[in-house]
Amino acid sequence: MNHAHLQVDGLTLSLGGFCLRDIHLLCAKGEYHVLLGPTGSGKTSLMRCILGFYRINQGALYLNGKEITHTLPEDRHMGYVPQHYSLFPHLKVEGNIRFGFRSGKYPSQNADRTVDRLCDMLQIQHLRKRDVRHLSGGEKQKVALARALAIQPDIILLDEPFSSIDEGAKRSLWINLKAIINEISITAFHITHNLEEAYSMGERLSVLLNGELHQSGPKEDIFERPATQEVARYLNYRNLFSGVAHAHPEGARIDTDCFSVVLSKKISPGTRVNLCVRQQDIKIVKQDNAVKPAMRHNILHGHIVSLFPFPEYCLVWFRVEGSTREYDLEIKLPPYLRERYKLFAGKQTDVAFWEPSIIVFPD
Ligand SMILES: Nc1ncnc2c1ncn2[C@@H]1O[C@H](COP(=O)(O)OP(=O)(O)OP(=O)(O)O)[C@@H](O)[C@H]1O
Repeated sequence: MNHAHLQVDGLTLSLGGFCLRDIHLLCAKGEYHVLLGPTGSGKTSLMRCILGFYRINQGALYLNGKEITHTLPEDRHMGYVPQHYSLFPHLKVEGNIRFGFRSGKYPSQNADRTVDRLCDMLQIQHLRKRDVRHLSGGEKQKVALARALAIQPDIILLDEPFSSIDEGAKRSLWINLKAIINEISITAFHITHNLEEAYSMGERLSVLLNGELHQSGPKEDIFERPATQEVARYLNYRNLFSGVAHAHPEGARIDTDCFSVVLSKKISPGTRVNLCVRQQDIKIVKQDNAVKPAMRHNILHGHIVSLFPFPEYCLVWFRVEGSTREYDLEIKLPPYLRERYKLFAGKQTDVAFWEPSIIVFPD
């Protein structure tokens, strides 16, 4: 048996014209897992399958090693915070939090103590008698969280929990929610389309694009080594190219339509290759400075087309010599380098990158 708390095994679901295809996903006990994907990629549909609201066409679901594919939603013992919270307007805050005990399916002998503890932890004691319709977005989120946690679920599922919160207030609420979930030591499965939110909150991430799960793993791996071109594009990677491999004594040379790069790994000549060069890893070569040996094969001549100085970084558009495009590479530099290297639009310069900054995708 594996150590997954939640396991999605080959899940397929057809919904009219949309389909979730052969989804495999593991979520370990106590882990904060974020499912990331753009609008319409199928995140809510997948969550609804896990909750048991949709009957899946193929595959299986396991919780704690026990199959739950055909278990009724109310018997899955999952806490759920829906998008926009769906609080019951006819009930006060207290009634909302206690709602789960009404079914009689969950032990209510300790209900008072549990509700009290959650209200303390979430700092909502003062709201208990309030009308839910008059709460702020952050307060509603806490009440929805208390309602989901009151039944002491095995896992909590959060559907875009910050979609109703002002942009400015989100960051501190990310920290608060993460701290609460950590304190309770519960497994969390959270869906969002917000990259910063995913990176701040998730320990492991899964990326869902157009009904297919492209990558699952520690968040650093996802953001630093996207597994597919589609994931790279979704994570706002630039400098994506396709090319053809050729024989090279060090490994392989890839010719794209505007430059060549050398990789140390062997790739059969003639293979089509998609690659990406990370923006922040492209170095401007300072005149008269020697290029590090690790970069000697990947030096490009050209000129700076435009510079965009932002507070945190300076963005450079670079055109490779002989290219007819507006620009070929987008480069992110620390802002101080603009002055130090005397960079300006039109300046002729070389750029260089070392191999680890080149990501090669399977075709
Ligand atoms: N019950 C349904 N019947 C038919 N199509 C559906 C149904 N539910 C969702 N869809 C379609 O499935 C696709 C995925 O929807 P879903 O809500 O799962 O995406 P999402 O990634 O959660 O998007 P968002 O971030 O906008 O909430 C959409 O094209 C949607 O219109």
